[in-house]
Amino acid sequence: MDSTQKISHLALDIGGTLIKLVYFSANGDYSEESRNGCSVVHGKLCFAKFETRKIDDCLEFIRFNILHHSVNGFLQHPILDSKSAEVVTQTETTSADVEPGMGGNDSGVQHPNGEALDKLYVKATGGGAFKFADLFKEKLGILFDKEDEMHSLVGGVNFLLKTVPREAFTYLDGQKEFVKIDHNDLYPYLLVNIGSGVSMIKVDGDGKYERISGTSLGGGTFLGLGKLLTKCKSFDELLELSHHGNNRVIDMLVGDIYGGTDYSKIGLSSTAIASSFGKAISDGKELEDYQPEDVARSLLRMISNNIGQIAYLNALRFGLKRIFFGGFFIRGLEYTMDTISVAVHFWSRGEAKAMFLRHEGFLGALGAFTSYNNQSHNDLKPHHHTVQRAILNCSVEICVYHSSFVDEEGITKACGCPLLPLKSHIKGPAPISEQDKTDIVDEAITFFRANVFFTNFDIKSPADKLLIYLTFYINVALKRLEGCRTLAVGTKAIINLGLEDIPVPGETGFPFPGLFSLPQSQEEADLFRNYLKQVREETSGRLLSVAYRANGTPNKWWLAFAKRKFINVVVL
Ligand SMILES: Nc1ncnc2c1ncn2[C@@H]1O[C@H](COP(=O)(O)OP(=O)(O)OP(=O)(O)O)[C@@H](O)[C@H]1O
Ligand SMILES: CC(C)(CO)[C@@H](O)C(=O)NCCC(=O)O
Repeated sequence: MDSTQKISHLALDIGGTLIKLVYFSANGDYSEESRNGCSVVHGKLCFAKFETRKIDDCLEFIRFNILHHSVNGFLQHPILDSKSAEVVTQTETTSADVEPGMGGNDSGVQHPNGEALDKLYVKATGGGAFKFADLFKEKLGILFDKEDEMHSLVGGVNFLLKTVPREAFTYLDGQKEFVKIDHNDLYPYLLVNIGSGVSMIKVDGDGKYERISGTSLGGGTFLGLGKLLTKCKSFDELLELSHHGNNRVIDMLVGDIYGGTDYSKIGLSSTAIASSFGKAISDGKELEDYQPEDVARSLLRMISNNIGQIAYLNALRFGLKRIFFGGFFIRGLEYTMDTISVAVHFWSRGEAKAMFLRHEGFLGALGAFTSYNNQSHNDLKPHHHTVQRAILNCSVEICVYHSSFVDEEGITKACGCPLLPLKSHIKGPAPISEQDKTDIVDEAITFFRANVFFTNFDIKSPADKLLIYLTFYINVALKRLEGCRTLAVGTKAIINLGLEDIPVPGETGFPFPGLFSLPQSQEEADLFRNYLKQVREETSGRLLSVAYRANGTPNKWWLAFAKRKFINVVVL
């Protein structure tokens, strides 16, 4: 994260399994632009998630990446003074605008009832807004301005459906089709939020809703049972397994019972599942005899089917034709969406439609975020179009910052790694980059304090591999700087690090086996080693300039990161 980046208006949704964060990050120098008498700040809406069991990581992330960058007093202003300003909507832009609302009472914070406050308030929803309120207060000095969980979910969905085009889509037979939402014909609909457990809410309008049902067989069941049955360690691993599995190995099909034929009289084909996991009764096998892939596949099918069916039954109860599915369980996974859609289609005989949302996992957090808008005495009015644009400008998985060096034209590679230009005077094979341009070292340093928090890094381009390597290297270098109380001592430690051998892929000590391809010749190995040496040295130099202040004393906002482990790689 850029040190000039300014963060404001954080909202949290703390659920049984995951904590979701939505926050506004203003660009660059936070310069305000005046339009129609209103000040406007350019920036983007950021989304992040953490496992609730690793709440300490979330606290650290907020401390270093949000509070440390918060606009002075900004977070203190969710509930504010009398001067209510407007957010200006731009029609053609790549950045989003949020009214900073600094126009009123800057010196103190006021509650709507007029009481002065000197605390940091942030919007929080989900069960954790209650469970962890004391922890946030104690560790970060943040107080929760609690929003009801169902209210936030509905607020989030209504906001998305009304303001973000191409938000809702159907998924059937491998076809994704965006649904055009008619704002005058949106209600009523059924919202099915698949989190750890599942909530089913009939929505009749803005703030008009009723939780009509739910089921405890949800995403938590999939992950919990999945971990027990397959020894998987994470949701991603379980999904990956399920991708390669075949549910028919364990599920008992109608055909298994009916000798291979359909039971057409009641509309069941021979391939329909008669009983999830039913084959395990008579197969005479132990759990170990089944492939974990097949177990994961059956489990995913079972949970998705069941939710689809209960959703349909509830839609039927109230005559609802549209069912929107949200929650982090879905994760845009085709198999899950297909199973749910087929279940809804099958049971409703094509009458009801299952729809999915692009921002499925952040409904509650977005609802809480947009509720800053609902305060009668607030100074933040993130106009729908503004937040809409902010959303369009980032992906849900913004958690990890990727390299912008996606264009590989004319770039030499070694071991599959692009040898990107560097603003460097250090000797080596890197082409020289223009001094006023960002290079990969800038990116690695800028993104380090955000990227180091994530345990998964989806590689979007070969440059991302170099970014991963440099993130790891910064982690190593910071570890060496730990305990170096002056810049001079730190510099010595870094010089010593530079004297160490630099392994290349295939050699002992290379940190990410499989990240880069093995060198095909000694020349390629030498080229890559020399490039790594150059880029590491360059990174070291620039790291020293951020890890120590101008007076040579350590910058705790950097050195505190020495303790972290990037992508679970132990740093020595
Ligand atoms: N990276 C992940 N780690 C853990 N679970 C994940 C992950 N990605 C998706 N999931 C799935 O999403 C579910 C959690 O979804 P979500 O965050 O919407 O619910 P929650 O708010 O934690 O739960 P609840 O609303 O019931 O309190 C998990 O139970 C799991 O099935
Ligand atoms: C308890 C909540 C609302 C917490 O998010 C959720 O996990 C849920 O809807 N569980 C299902 C509870 C039930 O209706 O059986």
